[in-house]
Amino acid sequence: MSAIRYEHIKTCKQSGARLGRIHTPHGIIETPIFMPVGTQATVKSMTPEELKEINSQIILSNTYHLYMRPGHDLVKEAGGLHKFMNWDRPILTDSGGFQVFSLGPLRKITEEGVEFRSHIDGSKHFLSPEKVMEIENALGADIMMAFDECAPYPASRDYVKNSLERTTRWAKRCKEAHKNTENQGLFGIVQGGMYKDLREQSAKEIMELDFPGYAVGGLSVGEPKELMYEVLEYTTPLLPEDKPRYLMGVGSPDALIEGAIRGIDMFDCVLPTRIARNGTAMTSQGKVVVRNAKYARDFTPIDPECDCYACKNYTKAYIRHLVKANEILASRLITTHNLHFLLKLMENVRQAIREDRLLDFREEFFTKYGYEL
Ligand SMILES: CCCSCc1cc(N)cc2c(=O)[nH]c(N)nc12
Ligand SMILES: [Zn+2]
Repeated sequence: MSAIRYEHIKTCKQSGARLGRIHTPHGIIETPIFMPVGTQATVKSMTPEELKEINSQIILSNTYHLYMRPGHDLVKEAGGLHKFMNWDRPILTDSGGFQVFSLGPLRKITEEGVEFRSHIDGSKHFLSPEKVMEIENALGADIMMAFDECAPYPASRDYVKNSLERTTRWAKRCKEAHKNTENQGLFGIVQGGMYKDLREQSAKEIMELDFPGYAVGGLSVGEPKELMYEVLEYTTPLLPEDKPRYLMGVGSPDALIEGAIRGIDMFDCVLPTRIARNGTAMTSQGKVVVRNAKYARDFTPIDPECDCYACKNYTKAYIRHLVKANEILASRLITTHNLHFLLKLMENVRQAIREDRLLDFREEFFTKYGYEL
């Protein structure tokens, strides 16, 4: 019996998008869903209570970072990641593949795994599929990602083909090494870069290993959005309809809507929390760079249409003051707003699917937000 079960509720008659639920040991996730990223066992500046206040149903954390600090053995000793960070809803941990490959020249890839130097103190480390499973099992997330290689963009066909075939061999080793299958579901990751036949090869090989869920990896790596949508167009339909589909690293408002239309159920991105720390907010009228001088005497909320704590209680002028004064509350208020904005957007996407009108919703949202259709 797998720890993860996908329940398909309906398909939007207008767009083909899916409405579903993912049943996990720590609760149910309504899809399509946006998942806030909490790399180091915290969604930066937010408490679990504040995350629940804005209806976060699941959060992400990162194997690479938690292995490097404080160490997976410490988190295990604390009773696992849920207990350690006081979060009793679902957690997903990424395998660290993406992070380690982002270390660039500091890493060496072999069939066995990846040798790299710590971004903290430069010490040498080695991650193999087996080691990553040991770490993710110690952390105890409801959903664990297999150890993969995310090819850079652009990358040659030969590089992408060798990389996806290694990812398949590593996925098999992950499945063999994964303990605790009753309480933790292991998702496979489809690679293949921007090559249609290689995406088909990777999807076929990864699905043959039979995972409870599948991710589309290797996107949102610098490619043009139109190319990402094109790859999604022919990759998502290859995946089983009765399993969750996760598009890794994608989180701008337009990409969430376009991804849902192409059959994606799960999204994550550091964008809302990262731009918040730089003083930028996502609003129903497009991006607002709160630190801009034009907001110095603007005594209206970040977004007049938003009912989040920040918009109900503070003005742009006050938040701009906090940003300029480098006050911690600035990050907290803009992060609250940005996460609420994306979580609310996905709630509206789910409602549009219920009403079979997601394409109409896309047109309304894009017009208002200033996106090009
Ligand atoms: C907490 C971060 C989750 S998503 C990170 C991520 C982001 C993107 N864009 C691609 C990949 C990928 O191909 N593989 C893996 N493991 N992760 C990826
Ligand atoms: Zn708000």
